[in-house]
Amino acid sequence: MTGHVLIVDDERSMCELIHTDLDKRGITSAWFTSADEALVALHDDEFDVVLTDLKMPEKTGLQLCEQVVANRPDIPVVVMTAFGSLEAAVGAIRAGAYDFVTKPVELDLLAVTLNRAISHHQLQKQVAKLTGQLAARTERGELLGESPAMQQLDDQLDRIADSESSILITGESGTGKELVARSIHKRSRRSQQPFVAVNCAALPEALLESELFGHAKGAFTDARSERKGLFMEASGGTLFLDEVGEMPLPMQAKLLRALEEGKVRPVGANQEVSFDVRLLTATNRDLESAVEEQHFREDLFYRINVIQLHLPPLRGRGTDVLLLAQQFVQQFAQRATKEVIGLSDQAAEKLLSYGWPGNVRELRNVIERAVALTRYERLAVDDLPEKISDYQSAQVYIGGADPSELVPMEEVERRYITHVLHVVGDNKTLAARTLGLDRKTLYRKLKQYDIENEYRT
Ligand SMILES: Nc1ncnc2c1ncn2[C@@H]1O[C@H](COP(=O)(O)OP(=O)(O)OP(=O)(O)O)[C@@H](O)[C@H]1O
Repeated sequence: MTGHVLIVDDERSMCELIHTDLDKRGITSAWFTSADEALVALHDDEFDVVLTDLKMPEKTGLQLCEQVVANRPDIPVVVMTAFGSLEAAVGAIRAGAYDFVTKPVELDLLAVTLNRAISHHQLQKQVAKLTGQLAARTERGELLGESPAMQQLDDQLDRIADSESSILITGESGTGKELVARSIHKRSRRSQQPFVAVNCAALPEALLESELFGHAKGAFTDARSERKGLFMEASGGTLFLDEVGEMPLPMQAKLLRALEEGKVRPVGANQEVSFDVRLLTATNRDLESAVEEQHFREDLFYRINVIQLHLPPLRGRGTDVLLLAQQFVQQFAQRATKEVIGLSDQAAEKLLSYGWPGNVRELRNVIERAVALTRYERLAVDDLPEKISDYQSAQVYIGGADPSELVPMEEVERRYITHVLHVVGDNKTLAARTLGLDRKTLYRKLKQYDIENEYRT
């Protein structure tokens, strides 16, 4: 662990000894022979831990410890006491010291103690940062994320919230498409009116039509009374059609007609009724390919795709994984009235290296389970499912140190494209975007390297 230590001892040789030893262990330090000099340095520089002797001629280590605890409670203080003076050590701990070591100093033991203090401080810093970010979150609706991709999305949401254009939200399953739709509604002029969401994949075709457009009394056997459809229920507000890519073709035609005319005809009714809704749609399918394969109407695609918002997969959002995990820990700990405050460093590392095919939804489920299982204050690696605790991050193998294994550029490209396709679940649009290629170029390369056949077998 790297860290920066402030050493204080009136004996110069002691300072030098510790400084040199820490240096060998990859820990940087600055040393001073008086408490006052150390306090100035603490003000000017960023340290992870203060290591101080207790017995010093002017200001004592105990006084220094008290001052650090009062002014910089986030920085742990480790005190050095003479062997046998346990009372002094207890006094320092009472004054808020993090730990103590006895003199003569055992260097290995000192390094272990300092490393513990350093990781304590770094974790405290991270928690403080996350807590600050969580507070900022409420101002922006529920969408959490500090990564550049999410910040950019957030800006886009502000800009488009008030336009009346249809928006197609794309992204893998569990990336937060519904949350984005709700956020657009909340930020729009329609926010005081209803937000109505429907999952197009969850209903059979016949039901979907009456669900969306309503039905007249007696329109079919079960229709004992008239029913308003979701287009009418969302009147004045926003209608969100999730998994629009799963909508059967005949229903797509009816939807297109309704959107173009601004009117719906309830099933079994003679009259059309006008509606006023803003339409948001979402899909985790590659709709452009669906259009090419004639599973999705091209005209409807252009009608709903006036603005497209893409949600990046969780694995592309860097440390947002930890930010979200921290939020979910707090949420589930509170619900279960358990004293769980965060993640251990090792668990955090595992979460960062895992690929999250189920995205934020998967992370949420993993944390819910871990909070229920854990016996610790911070979630441990053991609390995570095996597929995550045993996960080795995927790599594209391009040869090792043996010259005969090295491959030509074209082969590297072929392997990398295959890898990207695999990671994004064969979604060509997403693969092209990830690779920084246009779709045509990607298709040309797939043909050139015969990847299509290989990948599909
Ligand atoms: N940025 C985020 N901040 C906080 N919570 C999030 C975020 N993104 C997603 N979630 C949470 O993750 C879960 C999945 O999100 P959501 O249902 O919006 O995903 P989706 O992309 O619509 O999924 P699907 O494609 O399966 O419909 C929800 O519980 C949601 O609250």
